[in-house]
Amino acid sequence: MPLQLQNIKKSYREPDGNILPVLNVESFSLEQGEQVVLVGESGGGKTTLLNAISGITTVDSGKVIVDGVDLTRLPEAGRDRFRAERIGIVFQTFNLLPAFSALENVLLGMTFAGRSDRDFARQLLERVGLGKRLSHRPPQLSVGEQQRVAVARALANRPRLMLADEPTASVDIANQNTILSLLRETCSEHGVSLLLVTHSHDVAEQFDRVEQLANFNKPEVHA
Ligand SMILES: Nc1ncnc2c1ncn2[C@@H]1O[C@H](COP(=O)(O)OP(=O)(O)OP(=O)(O)O)[C@@H](O)[C@H]1O
Repeated sequence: MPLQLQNIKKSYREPDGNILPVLNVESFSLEQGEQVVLVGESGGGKTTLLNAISGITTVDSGKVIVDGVDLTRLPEAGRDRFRAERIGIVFQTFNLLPAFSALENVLLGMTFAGRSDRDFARQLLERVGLGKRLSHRPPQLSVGEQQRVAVARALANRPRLMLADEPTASVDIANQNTILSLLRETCSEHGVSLLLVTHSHDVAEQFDRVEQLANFNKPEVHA
Protein backbone atom coordinates (compact mmCIF):
# COMPACT_ATOMS: atom_id res chain seq x y z
CA MET A 1 0.00 0.00 0.00
CA PRO A 2 1.54 3.35 -0.99
CA LEU A 3 0.23 5.30 2.00
CA GLN A 4 -1.14 4.57 5.46
CA LEU A 5 -1.62 7.09 8.24
CA GLN A 6 -2.27 5.73 11.72
CA ASN A 7 -3.27 7.90 14.67
CA ILE A 8 -1.23 10.88 13.59
CA LYS A 9 -1.26 14.03 15.66
CA LYS A 10 0.49 17.28 14.94
CA SER A 11 0.38 20.65 16.61
CA TYR A 12 2.38 23.84 16.21
CA ARG A 13 3.66 26.16 18.90
CA GLU A 14 2.44 29.59 17.95
CA PRO A 15 4.56 32.74 18.34
CA ASP A 16 2.70 33.61 21.58
CA GLY A 17 3.55 30.18 23.02
CA ASN A 18 0.06 28.68 22.62
CA ILE A 19 -0.27 25.20 21.17
CA LEU A 20 -2.31 24.99 17.95
CA PRO A 21 -3.57 21.47 17.22
CA VAL A 22 -3.70 20.97 13.44
CA LEU A 23 -3.85 17.25 12.71
CA ASN A 24 -5.54 14.36 14.45
CA VAL A 25 -6.12 11.60 11.92
CA GLU A 26 -6.98 8.13 13.17
CA SER A 27 -6.71 6.38 9.85
CA PHE A 28 -6.27 7.24 6.19
CA SER A 29 -4.89 5.17 3.34
CA LEU A 30 -4.39 5.03 -0.40
CA GLU A 31 -4.41 1.93 -2.57
CA GLN A 32 -1.78 1.35 -5.26
CA GLY A 33 -2.62 3.48 -8.29
CA GLU A 34 -5.52 5.21 -6.56
CA GLN A 35 -6.21 8.90 -7.20
CA VAL A 36 -7.72 10.82 -4.31
CA VAL A 37 -8.59 14.46 -3.83
CA LEU A 38 -8.61 15.92 -0.35
CA VAL A 39 -10.76 19.01 0.09
CA GLY A 40 -10.35 21.34 3.02
CA GLU A 41 -10.77 24.92 4.08
CA SER A 42 -7.91 27.38 4.24
CA GLY A 43 -5.96 26.77 7.44
CA GLY A 44 -7.48 23.30 7.82
CA GLY A 45 -4.12 21.55 7.73
CA LYS A 46 -3.88 20.34 4.12
CA THR A 47 -0.29 21.47 3.56
CA THR A 48 0.72 20.24 7.00
CA LEU A 49 -0.71 16.83 6.16
CA LEU A 50 1.16 16.66 2.84
CA ASN A 51 4.36 17.81 4.55
CA ALA A 52 3.92 15.08 7.17
CA ILE A 53 3.42 12.47 4.42
CA SER A 54 6.53 13.60 2.53
CA GLY A 55 8.57 13.82 5.73
CA ILE A 56 9.24 17.54 5.31
CA THR A 57 7.57 17.94 8.69
CA THR A 58 7.53 15.54 11.63
CA VAL A 59 4.37 14.52 13.48
CA ASP A 60 4.01 14.51 17.28
CA SER A 61 2.78 10.91 17.36
CA GLY A 62 1.43 8.14 15.15
CA LYS A 63 2.72 6.41 12.05
CA VAL A 64 3.21 7.73 8.52
CA ILE A 65 3.81 4.65 6.37
CA VAL A 66 4.78 5.29 2.75
CA ASP A 67 5.50 2.32 0.53
CA GLY A 68 5.90 0.12 3.63
CA VAL A 69 8.34 2.44 5.42
CA ASP A 70 7.36 4.26 8.61
CA LEU A 71 8.81 7.73 8.04
CA THR A 72 8.45 8.63 11.71
CA ARG A 73 11.28 6.18 12.44
CA LEU A 74 13.71 7.85 10.04
CA PRO A 75 16.02 10.74 10.91
CA GLU A 76 15.77 13.92 8.83
CA ALA A 77 18.47 12.87 6.34
CA GLY A 78 16.75 9.51 5.87
CA ARG A 79 13.42 11.19 5.25
CA ASP A 80 15.04 13.55 2.72
CA ARG A 81 16.56 10.62 0.84
CA PHE A 82 13.32 8.64 0.97
CA ARG A 83 11.39 11.62 -0.41
CA ALA A 84 13.92 12.11 -3.22
CA GLU A 85 13.72 8.46 -4.19
CA ARG A 86 10.06 7.55 -3.81
CA ILE A 87 7.80 10.59 -3.67
CA GLY A 88 6.91 13.11 -6.36
CA ILE A 89 5.65 16.51 -5.30
CA VAL A 90 3.92 19.23 -7.30
CA PHE A 91 3.64 22.55 -5.48
CA GLN A 92 1.23 25.43 -5.99
CA THR A 93 4.11 27.73 -6.90
CA PHE A 94 6.04 25.14 -8.98
CA ASN A 95 9.39 25.56 -7.15
CA LEU A 96 11.44 25.29 -10.35
CA LEU A 97 15.03 26.53 -10.37
CA PRO A 98 14.94 29.66 -12.57
CA ALA A 99 18.57 29.52 -13.75
CA PHE A 100 18.20 25.99 -15.16
CA SER A 101 16.49 24.84 -18.34
CA ALA A 102 13.30 22.77 -18.36
CA LEU A 103 15.40 19.67 -19.13
CA GLU A 104 17.87 20.45 -16.34
CA ASN A 105 15.04 21.00 -13.86
CA VAL A 106 13.70 17.53 -14.66
CA LEU A 107 17.20 16.02 -14.50
CA LEU A 108 17.68 17.59 -11.07
CA GLY A 109 14.61 15.66 -9.90
CA MET A 110 16.56 12.52 -10.75
CA THR A 111 19.93 13.64 -9.43
CA PHE A 112 18.64 13.93 -5.88
CA ALA A 113 17.53 10.31 -6.19
CA GLY A 114 21.02 9.36 -7.45
CA ARG A 115 20.07 8.79 -11.09
CA SER A 116 20.38 10.70 -14.33
CA ASP A 117 18.57 9.61 -17.46
CA ARG A 118 18.41 12.33 -20.13
CA ASP A 119 16.26 10.21 -22.45
CA PHE A 120 13.63 9.66 -19.76
CA ALA A 121 13.72 13.38 -18.83
CA ARG A 122 13.20 14.29 -22.48
CA GLN A 123 10.38 11.74 -22.81
CA LEU A 124 8.62 13.18 -19.77
CA LEU A 125 8.84 16.72 -21.15
CA GLU A 126 7.55 15.50 -24.51
CA ARG A 127 4.70 13.77 -22.69
CA VAL A 128 3.63 17.03 -21.06
CA GLY A 129 3.78 18.79 -24.45
CA LEU A 130 7.09 20.58 -23.95
CA GLY A 131 9.27 18.71 -26.41
CA LYS A 132 10.07 22.03 -28.10
CA ARG A 133 10.83 23.84 -24.85
CA LEU A 134 13.64 21.69 -23.44
CA SER A 135 16.19 24.50 -23.32
CA HIS A 136 13.86 27.23 -22.09
CA ARG A 137 14.39 28.42 -18.53
CA PRO A 138 11.30 28.88 -16.30
CA PRO A 139 11.15 32.69 -16.78
CA GLN A 140 10.96 32.03 -20.55
CA LEU A 141 7.95 29.73 -20.13
CA SER A 142 4.29 30.54 -19.57
CA VAL A 143 2.85 29.84 -16.14
CA GLY A 144 0.98 26.78 -17.42
CA GLU A 145 4.16 25.50 -19.11
CA GLN A 146 6.11 25.95 -15.87
CA GLN A 147 3.60 23.79 -14.01
CA ARG A 148 3.89 21.16 -16.75
CA VAL A 149 7.67 21.11 -16.22
CA ALA A 150 6.94 20.63 -12.52
CA VAL A 151 4.70 17.65 -13.32
CA ALA A 152 7.49 16.13 -15.45
CA ARG A 153 10.05 16.77 -12.69
CA ALA A 154 7.79 15.14 -10.08
CA LEU A 155 7.69 11.97 -12.20
CA ALA A 156 11.44 11.98 -12.86
CA ASN A 157 12.42 9.79 -9.91
CA ARG A 158 9.75 7.22 -10.87
CA PRO A 159 7.88 7.76 -7.59
CA ARG A 160 5.32 5.42 -6.03
CA LEU A 161 3.36 8.28 -4.57
CA MET A 162 2.60 11.71 -6.02
CA LEU A 163 1.55 14.56 -3.76
CA ALA A 164 0.06 17.70 -5.28
CA ASP A 165 -0.65 20.79 -3.19
CA GLU A 166 -3.15 23.07 -4.97
CA PRO A 167 -1.31 22.43 -8.26
CA THR A 168 -3.70 24.56 -10.31
CA ALA A 169 -4.16 27.50 -7.96
CA SER A 170 -1.66 29.67 -9.87
CA VAL A 171 -2.95 28.98 -13.39
CA ASP A 172 -6.04 30.06 -15.34
CA ILE A 173 -9.05 27.83 -15.89
CA ALA A 174 -7.93 26.52 -19.31
CA ASN A 175 -4.55 25.51 -17.91
CA GLN A 176 -6.22 24.10 -14.79
CA ASN A 177 -7.93 21.38 -16.79
CA THR A 178 -4.85 20.64 -18.91
CA ILE A 179 -2.65 20.27 -15.85
CA LEU A 180 -5.16 18.17 -13.92
CA SER A 181 -5.61 15.83 -16.89
CA LEU A 182 -1.86 15.58 -17.37
CA LEU A 183 -1.28 14.80 -13.71
CA ARG A 184 -4.01 12.19 -13.62
CA GLU A 185 -3.06 10.57 -16.92
CA THR A 186 0.69 10.47 -16.29
CA CYS A 187 0.18 9.09 -12.78
CA SER A 188 -2.01 6.34 -14.13
CA GLU A 189 0.40 5.59 -17.02
CA HIS A 190 3.25 5.21 -14.52
CA GLY A 191 1.20 3.36 -11.87
CA VAL A 192 1.70 6.18 -9.37
CA SER A 193 -0.85 6.83 -6.61
CA LEU A 194 -1.97 10.45 -6.45
CA LEU A 195 -3.06 12.51 -3.45
CA LEU A 196 -4.08 16.03 -4.43
CA VAL A 197 -5.25 18.67 -1.97
CA THR A 198 -7.40 21.62 -2.91
CA HIS A 199 -10.08 23.95 -1.64
CA SER A 200 -11.64 24.01 -5.13
CA HIS A 201 -14.82 22.02 -5.69
CA ASP A 202 -14.31 22.34 -9.48
CA VAL A 203 -11.04 20.46 -9.13
CA ALA A 204 -12.47 17.94 -6.67
CA GLU A 205 -15.36 16.91 -8.88
CA GLN A 206 -12.96 15.51 -11.48
CA PHE A 207 -11.92 12.73 -9.08
CA ASP A 208 -13.75 9.51 -8.24
CA ARG A 209 -12.64 9.50 -4.61
CA VAL A 210 -13.19 12.80 -2.83
CA GLU A 211 -12.37 13.11 0.87
CA GLN A 212 -13.26 16.06 3.06
CA LEU A 213 -10.35 16.66 5.44
CA ALA A 214 -12.71 17.83 8.17
CA ASN A 215 -14.46 14.44 8.12
CA PHE A 216 -11.44 12.55 9.34
CA ASN A 217 -9.20 15.23 10.82
CA LYS A 218 -10.38 16.21 14.31
CA PRO A 219 -7.63 18.34 15.84
CA GLU A 220 -7.72 18.51 19.63
CA VAL A 221 -5.42 19.84 22.30
CA HIS A 222 -3.02 17.12 23.38
CA ALA A 223 0.19 16.91 25.35
N1 LIG B 1 5.24 26.49 11.15
C1 LIG B 1 4.06 26.85 11.70
N2 LIG B 1 4.00 27.38 12.96
C2 LIG B 1 2.83 27.71 13.52
N3 LIG B 1 1.64 27.56 12.92
C3 LIG B 1 1.61 27.05 11.68
C4 LIG B 1 2.82 26.66 11.00
N4 LIG B 1 2.50 26.18 9.77
C5 LIG B 1 1.15 26.25 9.68
N5 LIG B 1 0.62 26.78 10.81
C6 LIG B 1 -0.82 26.95 11.11
O1 LIG B 1 -1.43 25.67 11.00
C7 LIG B 1 -2.72 25.76 10.39
C8 LIG B 1 -2.76 24.82 9.18
O2 LIG B 1 -1.90 25.33 8.16
P1 LIG B 1 -1.81 24.63 6.71
O3 LIG B 1 -0.84 25.43 5.92
O4 LIG B 1 -1.53 23.19 6.90
O5 LIG B 1 -3.30 24.82 6.18
P2 LIG B 1 -3.91 24.63 4.71
O6 LIG B 1 -5.16 23.82 4.88
O7 LIG B 1 -2.88 24.10 3.80
O8 LIG B 1 -4.28 26.12 4.34
P3 LIG B 1 -4.31 26.88 2.91
O9 LIG B 1 -5.40 26.21 2.10
O10 LIG B 1 -4.68 28.30 3.27
O11 LIG B 1 -2.95 26.75 2.30
C9 LIG B 1 -2.91 27.24 10.04
O12 LIG B 1 -3.74 27.80 11.03
C10 LIG B 1 -1.53 27.82 10.08
O13 LIG B 1 -1.57 29.17 10.50
